[in-house]
Amino acid sequence: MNEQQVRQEMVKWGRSIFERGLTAGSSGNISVKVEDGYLVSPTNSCLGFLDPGRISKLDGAGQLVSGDAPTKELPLHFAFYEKRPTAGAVVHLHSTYATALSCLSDVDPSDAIRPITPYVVMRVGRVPVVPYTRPGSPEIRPLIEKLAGEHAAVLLENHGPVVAGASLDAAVFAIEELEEAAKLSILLRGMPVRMLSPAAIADLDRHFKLK
Ligand SMILES: O=C(CO)COP(=O)(O)O
Ligand SMILES: [Zn+2]
Repeated sequence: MNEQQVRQEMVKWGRSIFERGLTAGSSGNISVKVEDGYLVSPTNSCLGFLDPGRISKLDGAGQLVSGDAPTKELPLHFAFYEKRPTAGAVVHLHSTYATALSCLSDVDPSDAIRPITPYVVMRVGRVPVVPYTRPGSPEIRPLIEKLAGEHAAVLLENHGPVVAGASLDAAVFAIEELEEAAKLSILLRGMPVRMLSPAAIADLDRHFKLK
Protein backbone atom coordinates (compact mmCIF):
# COMPACT_ATOMS: atom_id res chain seq x y z
CA MET A 1 0.00 0.00 0.00
CA ASN A 2 1.38 3.44 -0.83
CA GLU A 3 1.23 6.37 1.61
CA GLN A 4 -1.90 7.90 0.05
CA GLN A 5 -3.71 4.57 0.40
CA VAL A 6 -2.63 4.29 4.07
CA ARG A 7 -3.97 7.81 4.71
CA GLN A 8 -7.31 6.78 3.15
CA GLU A 9 -7.38 3.62 5.28
CA MET A 10 -6.83 5.70 8.44
CA VAL A 11 -9.72 7.98 7.46
CA LYS A 12 -11.96 4.99 6.65
CA TRP A 13 -11.26 3.12 9.89
CA GLY A 14 -11.35 6.29 12.01
CA ARG A 15 -14.80 7.14 10.67
CA SER A 16 -16.05 3.60 11.15
CA ILE A 17 -14.75 3.44 14.74
CA PHE A 18 -16.31 6.81 15.60
CA GLU A 19 -19.64 6.12 13.92
CA ARG A 20 -20.03 2.85 15.82
CA GLY A 21 -19.41 4.64 19.13
CA LEU A 22 -16.14 2.81 19.81
CA THR A 23 -14.51 6.06 20.95
CA ALA A 24 -16.08 9.46 21.62
CA GLY A 25 -15.22 13.12 21.01
CA SER A 26 -11.49 13.59 20.40
CA SER A 27 -10.50 10.44 22.32
CA GLY A 28 -8.41 7.64 20.86
CA ASN A 29 -5.56 7.64 18.37
CA ILE A 30 -4.22 5.59 15.46
CA SER A 31 -0.71 5.15 14.07
CA VAL A 32 0.54 3.19 11.07
CA LYS A 33 4.12 2.38 10.10
CA VAL A 34 5.01 3.41 6.53
CA GLU A 35 8.17 2.95 4.49
CA ASP A 36 9.92 6.10 5.73
CA GLY A 37 8.29 6.67 9.13
CA TYR A 38 4.82 6.79 10.67
CA LEU A 39 1.40 8.27 9.95
CA VAL A 40 -0.37 9.31 13.16
CA SER A 41 -3.74 10.85 14.03
CA PRO A 42 -3.31 14.49 15.12
CA THR A 43 -3.78 15.43 18.79
CA ASN A 44 -7.28 16.58 19.75
CA SER A 45 -8.69 15.36 16.43
CA CYS A 46 -11.90 13.37 16.18
CA LEU A 47 -11.26 9.94 14.65
CA GLY A 48 -14.56 10.35 12.78
CA PHE A 49 -13.36 13.37 10.82
CA LEU A 50 -9.68 12.80 9.99
CA ASP A 51 -8.43 14.89 7.05
CA PRO A 52 -6.02 12.76 4.99
CA GLY A 53 -3.87 15.80 4.16
CA ARG A 54 -3.49 16.86 7.81
CA ILE A 55 -2.58 13.47 9.30
CA SER A 56 0.77 13.82 11.15
CA LYS A 57 3.72 12.35 9.26
CA LEU A 58 6.71 11.43 11.44
CA ASP A 59 10.15 10.29 10.35
CA GLY A 60 11.64 7.04 11.63
CA ALA A 61 12.93 8.83 14.74
CA GLY A 62 9.45 10.15 15.57
CA GLN A 63 10.05 13.77 14.48
CA LEU A 64 7.15 15.63 12.82
CA VAL A 65 7.74 16.00 9.07
CA SER A 66 4.34 17.31 7.93
CA GLY A 67 0.71 17.68 8.97
CA ASP A 68 -0.79 18.69 12.30
CA ALA A 69 0.82 18.06 15.71
CA PRO A 70 0.64 14.32 16.48
CA THR A 71 -1.26 12.56 19.26
CA LYS A 72 0.16 13.16 22.72
CA GLU A 73 0.24 9.35 23.14
CA LEU A 74 3.32 8.87 20.93
CA PRO A 75 5.27 7.28 23.84
CA LEU A 76 2.55 4.64 24.03
CA HIS A 77 2.66 3.91 20.30
CA PHE A 78 6.46 3.90 20.10
CA ALA A 79 6.74 1.49 23.03
CA PHE A 80 4.85 -1.06 20.90
CA TYR A 81 6.88 -0.38 17.73
CA GLU A 82 10.09 -0.62 19.72
CA LYS A 83 9.31 -3.97 21.33
CA ARG A 84 7.18 -5.63 18.64
CA PRO A 85 9.04 -5.66 15.33
CA THR A 86 5.94 -7.24 13.72
CA ALA A 87 3.75 -4.24 14.67
CA GLY A 88 2.58 -2.26 11.64
CA ALA A 89 -0.16 -0.29 13.40
CA VAL A 90 -1.28 0.70 16.90
CA VAL A 91 -4.81 1.69 17.92
CA HIS A 92 -5.89 3.23 21.24
CA LEU A 93 -9.58 3.81 22.04
CA HIS A 94 -11.82 4.68 24.97
CA SER A 95 -14.33 1.98 24.01
CA THR A 96 -16.93 1.59 26.75
CA TYR A 97 -16.63 -2.02 27.91
CA ALA A 98 -12.85 -2.38 27.70
CA THR A 99 -12.59 0.93 29.58
CA ALA A 100 -15.12 -0.29 32.17
CA LEU A 101 -12.97 -3.38 32.69
CA SER A 102 -9.90 -1.15 33.13
CA CYS A 103 -11.70 0.56 36.05
CA LEU A 104 -12.66 -2.59 37.97
CA SER A 105 -10.51 -3.06 41.07
CA ASP A 106 -11.00 -6.84 41.20
CA VAL A 107 -9.70 -7.59 37.69
CA ASP A 108 -6.51 -9.68 37.53
CA PRO A 109 -3.89 -7.11 36.34
CA SER A 110 -1.91 -9.83 34.60
CA ASP A 111 -4.95 -11.23 32.75
CA ALA A 112 -7.90 -8.86 32.49
CA ILE A 113 -9.93 -10.83 29.92
CA ARG A 114 -10.60 -14.43 30.69
CA PRO A 115 -10.65 -16.81 27.71
CA ILE A 116 -14.37 -17.21 27.14
CA THR A 117 -14.48 -17.26 23.34
CA PRO A 118 -12.02 -18.49 20.71
CA TYR A 119 -11.73 -15.17 18.89
CA VAL A 120 -10.38 -13.30 21.90
CA VAL A 121 -7.69 -15.97 22.25
CA MET A 122 -6.94 -15.85 18.49
CA ARG A 123 -6.91 -12.10 17.94
CA VAL A 124 -6.01 -10.60 21.30
CA GLY A 125 -4.31 -13.09 23.63
CA ARG A 126 -3.70 -12.37 27.31
CA VAL A 127 -4.32 -8.74 28.23
CA PRO A 128 -2.49 -7.14 31.18
CA VAL A 129 -3.53 -3.90 32.90
CA VAL A 130 -0.90 -1.12 32.89
CA PRO A 131 -0.76 1.07 36.06
CA TYR A 132 -2.37 4.51 35.69
CA THR A 133 -0.38 7.38 34.21
CA ARG A 134 -1.66 10.78 33.00
CA PRO A 135 -2.78 10.66 29.30
CA GLY A 136 0.22 11.58 27.18
CA SER A 137 2.74 11.06 29.98
CA PRO A 138 6.15 9.71 28.88
CA GLU A 139 6.03 7.52 32.02
CA ILE A 140 3.86 5.09 30.09
CA ARG A 141 6.68 4.12 27.74
CA PRO A 142 8.77 1.91 30.08
CA LEU A 143 5.59 0.36 31.50
CA ILE A 144 4.44 -0.70 28.02
CA GLU A 145 7.94 -1.72 26.92
CA LYS A 146 7.99 -4.28 29.73
CA LEU A 147 4.85 -5.92 28.32
CA ALA A 148 4.83 -5.32 24.57
CA GLY A 149 7.25 -8.09 23.65
CA GLU A 150 4.84 -10.67 24.99
CA HIS A 151 1.50 -8.89 24.59
CA ALA A 152 -0.17 -7.28 21.56
CA ALA A 153 -2.91 -5.74 23.72
CA VAL A 154 -3.05 -3.95 27.07
CA LEU A 155 -5.60 -2.04 29.11
CA LEU A 156 -4.49 1.31 30.50
CA GLU A 157 -5.83 1.45 34.06
CA ASN A 158 -8.94 3.68 34.33
CA HIS A 159 -8.38 4.80 30.73
CA GLY A 160 -8.86 2.27 27.90
CA PRO A 161 -7.44 -0.36 25.54
CA VAL A 162 -4.38 -0.25 23.24
CA VAL A 163 -3.70 -2.89 20.59
CA ALA A 164 -0.85 -3.41 18.12
CA GLY A 165 -1.29 -5.41 14.93
CA ALA A 166 0.65 -6.36 11.83
CA SER A 167 -1.56 -3.97 9.81
CA LEU A 168 -4.21 -1.35 10.55
CA ASP A 169 -6.94 -3.88 9.64
CA ALA A 170 -5.45 -6.41 12.07
CA ALA A 171 -5.13 -3.89 14.90
CA VAL A 172 -8.72 -2.68 14.44
CA PHE A 173 -10.08 -6.23 14.24
CA ALA A 174 -8.22 -7.08 17.45
CA ILE A 175 -9.39 -4.02 19.40
CA GLU A 176 -12.97 -4.71 18.28
CA GLU A 177 -12.62 -8.29 19.50
CA LEU A 178 -11.18 -7.03 22.79
CA GLU A 179 -14.18 -4.70 23.19
CA GLU A 180 -16.63 -7.56 22.51
CA ALA A 181 -14.85 -9.85 24.97
CA ALA A 182 -14.85 -7.09 27.61
CA LYS A 183 -18.59 -6.64 27.01
CA LEU A 184 -19.19 -10.36 27.46
CA SER A 185 -17.04 -10.44 30.62
CA ILE A 186 -19.13 -7.65 32.12
CA LEU A 187 -22.47 -9.12 30.98
CA LEU A 188 -21.50 -12.48 32.46
CA ARG A 189 -20.22 -11.15 35.80
CA GLY A 190 -21.64 -13.22 38.65
CA MET A 191 -22.89 -15.94 36.31
CA PRO A 192 -21.48 -19.47 36.20
CA VAL A 193 -19.28 -19.08 33.11
CA ARG A 194 -17.71 -22.06 31.33
CA MET A 195 -14.16 -21.06 30.30
CA LEU A 196 -12.39 -22.49 27.26
CA SER A 197 -10.31 -25.45 28.38
CA PRO A 198 -6.48 -25.22 28.48
CA ALA A 199 -6.44 -27.83 25.66
CA ALA A 200 -8.74 -25.65 23.50
CA ILE A 201 -6.55 -22.60 24.16
CA ALA A 202 -3.36 -24.51 23.28
CA ASP A 203 -5.03 -25.71 20.07
CA LEU A 204 -5.97 -22.10 19.12
CA ASP A 205 -2.43 -20.88 19.90
CA ARG A 206 -1.04 -23.56 17.60
CA HIS A 207 -3.39 -22.69 14.71
CA PHE A 208 -3.58 -18.90 14.99
CA LYS A 209 -0.26 -17.45 16.06
CA LEU A 210 -0.62 -13.79 17.16
CA LYS A 211 1.73 -11.29 15.49
O1 LIG B 1 -7.11 9.26 23.96
C1 LIG B 1 -6.39 10.24 24.01
C2 LIG B 1 -5.42 10.42 25.12
O2 LIG B 1 -5.27 9.24 25.84
C3 LIG B 1 -6.48 11.28 22.95
O3 LIG B 1 -5.29 12.02 22.88
P1 LIG B 1 -4.86 12.75 21.53
O4 LIG B 1 -6.01 13.64 21.13
O5 LIG B 1 -3.62 13.53 21.87
O6 LIG B 1 -4.63 11.68 20.50
ZN1 LIG C 1 -6.83 7.86 25.72
